[in-house]
Amino acid sequence: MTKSNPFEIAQKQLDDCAKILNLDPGVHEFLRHPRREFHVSIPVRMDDGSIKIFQGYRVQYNDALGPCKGGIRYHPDETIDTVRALAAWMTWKTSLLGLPLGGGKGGVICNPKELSTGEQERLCRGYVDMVWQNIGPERDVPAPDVYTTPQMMAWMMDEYSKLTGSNNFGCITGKPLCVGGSCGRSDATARGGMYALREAARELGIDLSRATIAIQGYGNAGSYAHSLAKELFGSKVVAVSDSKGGAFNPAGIEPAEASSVKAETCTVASIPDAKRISNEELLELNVDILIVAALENVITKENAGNIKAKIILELANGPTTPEADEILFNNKVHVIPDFLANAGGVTVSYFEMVQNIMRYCWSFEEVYQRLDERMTMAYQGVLAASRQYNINMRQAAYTVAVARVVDAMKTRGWV
Ligand SMILES: NC(=O)C1=CN([C@@H]2O[C@H](COP(=O)(O)OP(=O)(O)OC[C@H]3O[C@@H](n4cnc5c(N)ncnc54)[C@H](OP(=O)(O)O)[C@@H]3O)[C@@H](O)[C@H]2O)C=CC1
Ligand SMILES: O=C(O)CCC(=O)C(=O)O
Repeated sequence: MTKSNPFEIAQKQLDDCAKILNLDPGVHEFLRHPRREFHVSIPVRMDDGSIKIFQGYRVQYNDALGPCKGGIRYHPDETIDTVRALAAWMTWKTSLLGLPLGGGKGGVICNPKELSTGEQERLCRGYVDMVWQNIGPERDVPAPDVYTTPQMMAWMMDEYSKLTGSNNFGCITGKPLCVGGSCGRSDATARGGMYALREAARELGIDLSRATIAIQGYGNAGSYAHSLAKELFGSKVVAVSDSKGGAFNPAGIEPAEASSVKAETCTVASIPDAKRISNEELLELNVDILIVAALENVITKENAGNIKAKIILELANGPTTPEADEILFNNKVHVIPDFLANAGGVTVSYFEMVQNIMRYCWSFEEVYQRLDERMTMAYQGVLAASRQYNINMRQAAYTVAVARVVDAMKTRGWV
């Protein structure tokens, strides 16, 4: 089976939306492509003295609503088309949440698990050396994504600050708290997802305190989703997974146990007293809620019909193909689509930018409250659009987000 191209999927989703909104063909064509992209070669001195060249990208998809915003992914399978898709989804995400920001994304083809700390630092600084003239608080503000960390954001911010000769904390978000990070950014993606899940469960009449959950992916998004589902709702997480496989225990898996096993063995698949399962099996478990928090293209036409969950919370970007979306909609599975479900991360990143620029330091409570307001408003807006047009939640999210970007482009006189 050939893997679907994420950018073709993003374009197909936009094409469907263009029909619903009856978009002008020229405007539609403009939105099908990034406005700008940078391809860079980054030389890094390795610990053995050799020089290795890494290929990196930054895509600035659309900045009609404000400076571009979006993470940087480090992954061995990174491609320019994945970065383009992620940048397009960032554009719809910031718009949907009502943030005064556009959409961008970056990526470097590498496996950070195979790099020493020193090599990681030199790669982060090298990436910024290549793109610094094209990023910054007024242009494009990167953040963490898959396999990039707050420490990496700190090195990037420091490199940018050195190059610009100023302490430029607002040039990057997702930083550690001691160098201009925001309270609540580390668990923001999962927390925002929990607020959306709460709204969906209320609407469908599902009692989250009695619900069972399976979570694919156990990094930033997935591991915090585990602990927050327990803390906020008392839900029972029965299965978790990462790149090495999964673990299933119908009696429930405790977040502390999963985290400590992962820290010790580098995988949650080895949780004692749990049955080892594959990532594919996890998706089809008989649970109330499925949280996908790893990579793209995991719910496809091959497995969508076997999904038993009533709600799918897409913390990952692009986990569901368009064919699978149709099957899920027909089977009445309620999908909370990626650029709504996982928008908590960029929302708190926006709060971080605001705090950096204004020299504010908000408390956890202030951040949580503002995040809850934005997520609830966005969720209810998407739900209303899905009812108005009788379309699925992803199509509804597209109509709201794209209409705002088009409005800004027209008002600015671009189209
Ligand atoms: N971090 C953020 O703020 C945001 C993240 N997202 C999206 O959430 C998703 C996860 O990102 P994040 O948690 O930050 O990334 P992390 O790097 O923290 O974690 C990624 C997780 O996915 C797992 N994984 C990787 N490949 C596979 C695979 N083939 N099958 C199953 N699991 C796999 C990894 O496994 P292992 O631990 O074994 O490496 C890891 O547990 C991505 O789609 C990202 O774009 C969206 C919005 C914001
Ligand atoms: O925090 C951010 O700016 C962006 C996070 C991100 O990359 C995403 O939402 O996919």
